Amino acid sequence: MSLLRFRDETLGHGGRAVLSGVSLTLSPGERVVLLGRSGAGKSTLLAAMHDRLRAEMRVALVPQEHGLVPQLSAERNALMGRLDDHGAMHNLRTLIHPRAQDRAGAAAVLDELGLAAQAGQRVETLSGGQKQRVALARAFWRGGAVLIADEPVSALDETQGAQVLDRIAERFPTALVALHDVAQARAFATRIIGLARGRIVLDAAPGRIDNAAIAALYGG
Ligand SMILES: Nc1ncnc2c1ncn2[C@@H]1O[C@H](COP(=O)(O)OP(=O)(O)OP(=O)(O)O)[C@@H](O)[C@H]1O
Repeated sequence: MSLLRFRDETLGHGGRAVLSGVSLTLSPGERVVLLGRSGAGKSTLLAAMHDRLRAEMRVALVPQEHGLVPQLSAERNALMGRLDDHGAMHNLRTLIHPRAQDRAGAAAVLDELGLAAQAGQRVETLSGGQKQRVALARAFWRGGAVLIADEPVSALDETQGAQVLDRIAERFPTALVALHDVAQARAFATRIIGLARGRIVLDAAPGRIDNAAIAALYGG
């Protein structure tokens, strides 16, 4: 069974192609890392996969720019991960006066991400790495069959980043993640997809890709 299939597709924005000839099949249990230079099309491919998958299953998303509400606390932002499970009245109540069990759940994911002390703090007062972890907490609280995350550890130090990637692997059966750290990509991925020149130029298990092939994604 596959989760998703692209067959020779062209992906882009407003009629402008960014990636052409995209063919790939995603299976449950894969941890796919997208690598490529800035502008290679990683976000474009993640967005296309998100559009396709969300119609079929529960997907948690960590966008590159986080999409947080700066005036609200870390806790309220985390709680937003489940807003589309309910109607408008329930959501209003959740954001004004969350239920104890929701607060406890959000507190647990914030704690898991090292943000217990920041739960009540407005997101606009947090550091870049803390904001990034709030976006992850929102995705963790949401849960789902698949996580799609665009550079989810770019603002974290190496140790913290590796810990967060471990947590992602524990929490989500399948993950699609753009990263720029090749060592992190190798450690996390079951499959690496490399983008260059508007195409998928690499698609294999990390053990089958040598460093020169990865370096070539970033050269020239
Ligand atoms: N919303 C958009 N509308 C129009 N063009 C876009 C949009 N988003 C991205 N692009 C263009 O698509 C191309 C690929 O961008 P994309 O964000 O997918 O690359 P990326 O590999 O994720 O880059 P980065 O590592 O810098 O985030 C770029 O030329 C970019 O200008």
